[in-house]
Amino acid sequence: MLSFLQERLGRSPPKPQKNMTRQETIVSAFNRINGRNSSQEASTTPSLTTATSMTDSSSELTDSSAKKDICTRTSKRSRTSIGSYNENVLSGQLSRLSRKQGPEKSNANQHGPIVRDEDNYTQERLLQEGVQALDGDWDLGAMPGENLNLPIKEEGGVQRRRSTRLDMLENASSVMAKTTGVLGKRGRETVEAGMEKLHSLTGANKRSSLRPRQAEKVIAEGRAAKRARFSEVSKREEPSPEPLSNRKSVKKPSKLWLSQGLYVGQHPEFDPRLTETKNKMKKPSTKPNQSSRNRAMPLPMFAGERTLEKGRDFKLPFDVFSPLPPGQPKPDEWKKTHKNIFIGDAADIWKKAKPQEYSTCECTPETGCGEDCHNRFMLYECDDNNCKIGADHCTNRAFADLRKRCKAGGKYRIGVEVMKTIDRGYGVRSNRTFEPNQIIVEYTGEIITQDECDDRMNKRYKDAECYYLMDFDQSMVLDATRGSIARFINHSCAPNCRMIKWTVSGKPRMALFAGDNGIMTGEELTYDYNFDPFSAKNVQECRCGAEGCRGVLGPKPKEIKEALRPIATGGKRKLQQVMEDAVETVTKKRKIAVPSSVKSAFANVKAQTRRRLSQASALTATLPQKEKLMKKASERSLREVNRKIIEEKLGGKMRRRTMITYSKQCSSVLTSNGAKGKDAGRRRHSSGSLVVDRETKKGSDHHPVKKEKQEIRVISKIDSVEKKPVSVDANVVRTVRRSERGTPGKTIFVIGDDEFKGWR
Ligand SMILES: C[S@@+](CC[C@H](N)C(=O)[O-])C[C@H]1O[C@@H](n2cnc3c(N)ncnc32)[C@H](O)[C@@H]1O
Repeated sequence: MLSFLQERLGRSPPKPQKNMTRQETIVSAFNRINGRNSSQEASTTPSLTTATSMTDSSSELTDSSAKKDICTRTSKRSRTSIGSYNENVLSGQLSRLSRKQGPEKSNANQHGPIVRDEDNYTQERLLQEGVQALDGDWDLGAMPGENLNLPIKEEGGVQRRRSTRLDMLENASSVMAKTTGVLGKRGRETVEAGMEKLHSLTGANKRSSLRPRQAEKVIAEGRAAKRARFSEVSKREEPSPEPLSNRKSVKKPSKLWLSQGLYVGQHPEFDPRLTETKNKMKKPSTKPNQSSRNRAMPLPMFAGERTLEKGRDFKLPFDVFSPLPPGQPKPDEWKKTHKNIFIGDAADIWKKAKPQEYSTCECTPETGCGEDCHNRFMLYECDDNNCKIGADHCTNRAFADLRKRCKAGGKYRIGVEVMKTIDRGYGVRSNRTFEPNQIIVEYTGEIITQDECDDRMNKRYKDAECYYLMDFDQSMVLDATRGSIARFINHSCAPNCRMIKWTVSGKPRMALFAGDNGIMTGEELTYDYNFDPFSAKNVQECRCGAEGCRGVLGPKPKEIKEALRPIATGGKRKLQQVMEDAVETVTKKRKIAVPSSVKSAFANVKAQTRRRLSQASALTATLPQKEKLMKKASERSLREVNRKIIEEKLGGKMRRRTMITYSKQCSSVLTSNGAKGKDAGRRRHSSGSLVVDRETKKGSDHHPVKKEKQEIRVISKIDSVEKKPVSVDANVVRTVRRSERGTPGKTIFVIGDDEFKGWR
């Protein structure tokens, strides 16, 4: 208790002298309160005024009748105490400062130097507090600062300190009241909330535990008066806002999907086969068994009933990304490259050999670069130089899309990974889904000349087990020994992908594209190596496991014969006649009678040819260029006709990108699969255009080696227009790849030399 008094006086509690009784200590404290504690006394009784410098020095300063002193901010408790320890104030000599200066400047919430007001408390008030404390009716929580707002009785009657905060709140409330008039509903609500807050601020919001119990009533009275005053002001200026209790509470929407599953909002009685109106008109079912209906998981919207009745295979679509778990067997490290690298003279030779071809499409943003896009047809990728419609509308920018996809990295974007197969070495699988015909991965490597290839085979790959060589373009070879992951893609007789060569920005590039059915997560990616059957012995055993597997990495010779038979017997003459007629139709515009199935093909071809010819003439091309274009157009027309005929034969639609392979049937015998030693050989596979067996080489199981050098010409789709096979002669066979609907195993379609002549 004594320490409290000392504290109120701004002094730290004196250490009671050993010989001092408790009563003497209290008396001494009261002496101080009553002004008897002069500076002289202080000097004579140092033990009672423990020198906590600030307190003492301030009291000494006040001695010289200084009304204010400037000090740095200290704790609330010590500040208030210091103020009351001014002897002049205590003795009533110092007049009160103006109301404004008083409480405002002693506000503990102010920052920085504070001008101390010395007459906050009258002697009477301090005494009153002291007595209250001594009476024992004092609460520990009663802080001196709490009583600053106590109504103070002065000589002239009851006079309350006017709180500056109240002034401020009044101002705020008047401004807000004015504002509500001009604000909208939401603004008004915000202002009302602010007003509520103001009310609460002016109300009794202090913790009662911190107040002396006896002062509670006085405080309550004072606050009630304040509130009354404030509400009066508010009433005067406020347009009486709607009470909060009257406002409609916004109900939080319940999460229906939690209880109803994916098809939330769809009525269980909804029949997807009917229109909305018919569904509405439908009478609600009166089935008694309603309660037992599966509410937790409604059946899929369009297939529920059918699935129930008939049943069908399906794949769950959730498996969108599923990489292999870690710890898989990995192939030996190999040097990687993600773009083709020309080695040695390859670049120069390729540029010289390759006439600069340009293709431009005439597509519009509405049509996009779809199936009719000239660039697409010619296997040219569109870019800003050869396509006017821009990247946003153009759909013929597969390689650009692939680059974008892989640039950010990540397993999902790359979408492929190496896996170990049971009996075919390593392979490549997808770890995500791919849309039909979507580009998957580029087949990259080093582009080398034939000579370089020979050299490598003789030296570098002398003892290699596997070769990753593919005939590429302009007699170049793509060696993926240093290359992309695509080199691990295996062959299948029923492939789910295609390896296609495109011209991108004037350069040939090879990539794997998803087949017509798309790719599901986890599928092994395969394409048809399209090995050419030079000899019955020159085959590797195929272990693709497809239903109609040819059994070898290339068509079986038996099948070739079988495939050849129908055309060679019945169709030979007819085909030639039809083709001649077609040419006549196009060039001489003579109407001829043609088989009905082919008739429509002719009509299309005719229209197309005319269009192309008019395009050619419309172009400001030189005469040779025009001639070239016209020639191209007629050749294309012939191909179309032939395609229709073959489709007829096969009883299904043929794939548009027919792979044509010309090869010289070689008399030299290639070693069979598995041969090693001097008879072992190797072979290159291609994207459906060619497999070249070159000179005798020691090889591996996978790559048998041929004894003699072959002269083989590849005619790809583009090449076929511009070049004729130079090495073809009577032994030439033309192999047409399988049709789309053709049964695997019966897909190789070979025609004789006579037919081929018609093509030249
Ligand atoms: C370009 S590599 C493919 C990757 C190869 N599996 C590896 O582990 O490096 C081609 C070789 O794989 C093997 N191969 C690919 N597809 C095959 C298949 N369907 N059946 C048997 N062997 C196959 C052949 O030995 C072929 O020479």
